[in-house]
Amino acid sequence: MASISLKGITKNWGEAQAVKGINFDVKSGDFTVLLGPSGCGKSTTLRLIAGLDTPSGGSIHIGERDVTHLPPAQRKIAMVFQSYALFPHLNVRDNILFGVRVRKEPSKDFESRLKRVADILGLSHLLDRRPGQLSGGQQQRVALGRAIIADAPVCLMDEPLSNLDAQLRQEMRREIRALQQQLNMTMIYVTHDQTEAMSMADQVILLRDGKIEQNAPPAELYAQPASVFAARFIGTPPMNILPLAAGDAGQIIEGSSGPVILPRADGDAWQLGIRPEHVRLAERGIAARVESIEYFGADTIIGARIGNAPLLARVPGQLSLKVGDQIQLGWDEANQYFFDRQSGLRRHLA
Ligand SMILES: Nc1ncnc2c1ncn2[C@@H]1O[C@H](COP(=O)(O)OP(=O)(O)OP(=O)(O)O)[C@@H](O)[C@H]1O
Repeated sequence: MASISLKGITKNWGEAQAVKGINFDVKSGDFTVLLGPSGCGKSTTLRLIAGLDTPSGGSIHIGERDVTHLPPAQRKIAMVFQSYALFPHLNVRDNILFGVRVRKEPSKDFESRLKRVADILGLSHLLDRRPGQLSGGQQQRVALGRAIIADAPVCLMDEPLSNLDAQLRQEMRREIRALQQQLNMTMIYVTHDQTEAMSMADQVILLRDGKIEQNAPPAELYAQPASVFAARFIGTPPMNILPLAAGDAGQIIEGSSGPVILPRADGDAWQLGIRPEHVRLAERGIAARVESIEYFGADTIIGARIGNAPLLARVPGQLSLKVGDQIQLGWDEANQYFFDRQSGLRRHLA
């Protein structure tokens, strides 16, 4: 198995800089997700690690080896793309074996390796079919099979599930995570889907405009977001960000462990963040007007407005509320976050 280390990596495309000097380490056997919005540099970073593109600056190590200038074939990496990149004219068996054959690996144990991989992925009965005769999920498994038969210590995946429907995506998430753990692969996985990142990763690297916004395990990213950007990228619906006017200071709202007093705002320099799942209906809280109600079975999302500020609350069960109702909202002090209005960075207020 192998660790991965990126130091000061940049990538320029002409005038534009897609990756702006990023540093991170991936521990051997860990599942790391590169997460971020479209165009933030996720795929470019992955392609640099794979050797499909060359960095403009910085270095990449896999294990002890400096691979910055090595061609892809010498990096001992398996890669799975969004498109699966299967050959339509080859059957499943030949698609899976393609890479090991091209690399001219000794052929004596091909059959036993193929059998093992097909068993793991539930493809044994499909080996003679062509990709066109398979479902999306089965094609995805063939692409995975091709990656894991290589026995490469590092596996890179770029949005491998985006062509699948929601239910299959959930199933495949669990399968990929289980496989990665079973085979103890070092995995770097690109996605823009925060639920994928949260449910699969040991480490999430959140990218924004070619830079790392935050690098943390999922639970820390959720509980300790470094900025408004990180806070709103994780969680469904995203964290509410409320502007606080100086006059809000000292306002008392109800928390389960006693009243919450909003701290003094220095001018309008900061904002209050509160996650929808932490907002409750209260007896004595902040007055709000109901603007929308969405019922999801297990919970209901109330769209409300406090003064001019919109706020979403996710509360359990079904409610007998209607649009236009006046309600009171509260939350616990421990669940409040404060952010600098200018920089968007988290501030810890005494
Ligand atoms: N071959 C290229 N030539 C020029 N610019 C490129 C090239 N590849 C990527 N870029 C630019 O680099 C930036 C980062 O692109 P990248 O594909 O890494 O983003 P991403 O985060 O993977 O986005 P997405 O989720 O949409 O795939 C974008 O502005 C993109 O337009």
